[in-house]
This record gives sequence, structure tokens and C-alpha cells, in this order.
Amino acid sequence: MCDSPSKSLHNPLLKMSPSALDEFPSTPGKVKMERSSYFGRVASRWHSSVSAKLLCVTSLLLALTISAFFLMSCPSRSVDSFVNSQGMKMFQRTHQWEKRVRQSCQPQRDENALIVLVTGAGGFVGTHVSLALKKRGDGVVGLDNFNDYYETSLKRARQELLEKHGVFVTEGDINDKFLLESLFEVVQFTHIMHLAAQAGVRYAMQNPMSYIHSNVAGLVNIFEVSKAANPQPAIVWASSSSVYGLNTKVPFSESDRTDQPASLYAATKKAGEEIAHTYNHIYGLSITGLRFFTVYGPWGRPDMAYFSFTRDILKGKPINIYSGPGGKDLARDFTFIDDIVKGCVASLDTAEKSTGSGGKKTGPAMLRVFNLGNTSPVTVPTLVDILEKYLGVKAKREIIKMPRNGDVPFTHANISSAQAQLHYRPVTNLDTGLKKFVKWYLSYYGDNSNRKVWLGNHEQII
Ligand SMILES: O=C(O)[C@H]1O[C@H](OP(=O)(O)OP(=O)(O)OC[C@H]2O[C@@H](n3ccc(=O)[nH]c3=O)[C@H](O)[C@@H]2O)[C@H](O)[C@@H](O)[C@@H]1O
Repeated sequence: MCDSPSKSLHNPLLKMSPSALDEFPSTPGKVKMERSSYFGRVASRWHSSVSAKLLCVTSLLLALTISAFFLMSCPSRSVDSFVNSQGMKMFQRTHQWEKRVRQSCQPQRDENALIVLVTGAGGFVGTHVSLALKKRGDGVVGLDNFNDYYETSLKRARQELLEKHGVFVTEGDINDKFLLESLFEVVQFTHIMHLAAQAGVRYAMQNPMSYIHSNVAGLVNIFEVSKAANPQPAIVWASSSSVYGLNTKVPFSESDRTDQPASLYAATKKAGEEIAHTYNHIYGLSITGLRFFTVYGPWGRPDMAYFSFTRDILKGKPINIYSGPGGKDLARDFTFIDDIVKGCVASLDTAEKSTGSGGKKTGPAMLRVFNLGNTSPVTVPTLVDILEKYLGVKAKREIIKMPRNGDVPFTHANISSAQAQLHYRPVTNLDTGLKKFVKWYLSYYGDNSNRKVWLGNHEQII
């Protein structure tokens, strides 16, 4: 493992208590001090100071040698990071990194092109949105911490795909202020597409702090750096349909109550919407929050039901299908990734400029929230029927009562607001969308999830 040069050398004695140090005759001078003659004491002091200087010089030389060794030999050094003594990747600003950021952000179309920082670019939605922007000629750079919430190999494969299309994804956390500020120093972003988050409704019971870290602290950091930037970017970010929580009024409209979250995940997304209001109000940031409704599709998230069911069905393993109160089937307004991407891009295109400058608001700024759903909920057993059809395998269904872990019985989006303002029109039904997903899944993993084979060109499927 590599360490930063400054941290790689430390003196264990500094961590000891004074009494422990007393018991430890570390220098010859200290031993000589115990002889009591005056000359002895002077000689001892002289010897002691020379020894101290020698020790200092030796330590410095040693430090330089070790630093040089680490700088030359560390295998995980890349253009933007090194691994510290805790095994954590740390951002490091280099000329090469700056060059790659600039190249990636170079637009390939006229002066109306956007220059977008996409956070969570190694994620499912982030990859698709980055590709869509790049393909139409916008400047795009990605940011992702590549955490291991789910298989990192899939995130790395998405990164490879992005790199092939000219999108550089820098590795780092949205809580890293130095990294964000460095990005803003190198490029004047017109927009941030903020998709980095701790996703998943049920995982919040296992790892609550990861939700606070990413969805609250990380979001604030994005807003802090954006508010201080000059010019300030417009921000579009991922909220969630889960903010509707226990709301029973259907379909869910943006004006419905969202003060009854059923999970910590939902609560952090709701908190994000309130925090967005504050930054819009005080600093004039233009902010658009998108409430995504159970997004699925090729290159999706393995933690989601449609993905894990596919994996288990192919392995012949039983799948748990939750049933709601009174044995009712659960339902979701499953929304296909291509439709979501169109909604994201339209949100970027219609976002007005932020009005702040030098951290101060100069006038009111745009603040929006949109539902991005499909408007036709489908039950979970029907989702499994469709998967069986395209996988050609019968699922081993186990119906169990919905655990009390943050789930909600159904979701259903009213998208009239997005239709009117973004011209958002979802066109993919669950059958068509899952067919595309299964095609991608088989091309990426093969028909047995224990091995990874590349059967075809899965890139063509997106
Ligand atoms: O739209 C949203 O707001 C949220 O959509 C999904 O959350 P969820 O709808 O719960 O999606 P899945 O985890 O894929 O679950 C889909 C359905 O399958 C059910 N399910 C899940 C897992 C399982 O083993 N069995 C099962 O029946 C769930 O109860 C739910 O009704 C995402 O995981 C969230 O990150 C996102 O914010």
C-alpha cells in the first residue's frame, strides 16, 4: 500500500506518554546526563544537541529516500489519486489530471453547448446521462468514488465505456472540497448533474451513516462549492419518488405531502430538497430536483429487484416477492432509463442561470421539482412474469410479507408538470424495457452469473 510522503514517516515515540518516554533511554545523551559532573553535564548537553541534529538530518534523509521510493514504486498512482496508509484513495491534482479534465470538457458543438460536471458518473443513471450529453457535443467530466455498495467491476466497466466515448471520470468523493474546487478552477461548468448518492431503500437500516455522508453532507458540499463558483453553475440533482413515503393520494403530484418518509433513504432525499431551497433562497443557485420513479434498464443497479431477480432466476435460486398489507401485490411505476435520460437532459437545457455572484445572490433564481415516472404502475409479480418470458426460465417464487424496512406499497407518478415544462414523455413500457435489459444482461454476464463473458457488443444495446 502507498502512503502520502508526509504521512509515511512517523515517530512512534511521539505517541507515548512522558512517563513512558522517561523509561526509554532513547539517546546516548540521556544516559550521560545521569553522571553528575559539570563537564559531564556540558559534554552531555553538547553531545545531546549534536545527536539531536544528527538524528534530525538522518530522519530527513530517510524521509526523502522513502518518499522517493513511494513516488516511484506505488502501483496504484494514477493521474488523480494515490492510496493513503488507511487504504483510502486520495485525490491528487496533477498537470495530467488537469489536461484530461479540460479535454473531456471540450464541447464539440456550437457556443450553446453545456459544460457539465456529472457526479456519480460511474453509476447507472450517471453513465447514461454522461453518454447522452457527450454524444450531442456537450463538454462532460464525471466524478465518482467507485464505492463497493455493489460490484465495483460493473462501475469500472461503465467507466471504461465512458472513457471510450471521451468522458473522463475522475475518482473522488463529493465530500472532497479540494477536489471539487480544483475541478471548478480548471473548468467553468455551466451545469452540475448531481447524481452521486447512497441509493437503495432497504440498505439504510444496515448503514445509515452512508446516507448522511452522501445524500446530506455530500449534497451540501456540492452546493457550497457551486455557490462560491464564479459564475455559479445551474444544478440538476436526483431526488426520489420515495419522498412521497406513506402518501396515499394517487397519482403522486409534486404538491402532495412529502413529510412522511418511510425510510432513512427517503428522509435524506427529502432533506436534500429542503437544503436545495435554502441554497436557492440565500445564494441564488438555480436548482432542479428530479424525483425518479424506480429507474431500470441496461447497465442498471444489481441491488434493485429486477436485476437481482434476473440473476437469481438464472441461477435457479428462489426469489422473495414481497406482498403488502392484506396480501396485496406491491407495485412500482417502473421507468426506463432512456426516458429518464431525456428528462435529465431536458432539465439541464431548461434550467435558467444561477443569479449569485461571489457567493451573493443578485436576484431570485429558479427552483423546480419534477416527477420523472412512467405513469403506469406494474405489480412485482407481473415484473417477474415478464422476466420469465425473456429469460426463458421459470422463477422459484417465494411470497413473503413485506418486511418493515422502509418499503412503500406502491408508487405512481403524475408527470403533468414535467410534460408541460420539460416536454417529458416516457415512451417505454415495462415489457419493452425489460426485454432490452435482459438482452444487455445476457450479453454482459452470459446466462450464468458466476462467469462474466462478452457474448456480443453490449454497448450497442444502450
Ligand atoms: O424510485 C425510487 O424512488 C427508488 O426506486 C428504487 O427503490 P424501489 O422502488 O424500492 O426498487 P427495488 O428495490 O427494485 O424494489 C422494487 C419492488 O420490488 C420489491 N422487492 C424488492 C426486493 C425483493 O427481494 N423483493 C421484492 O418484492 C420491493 O418491495 C418493490 O416493491 C431504488 O432502489 C431507489 O434508489 C430509488 O430511489
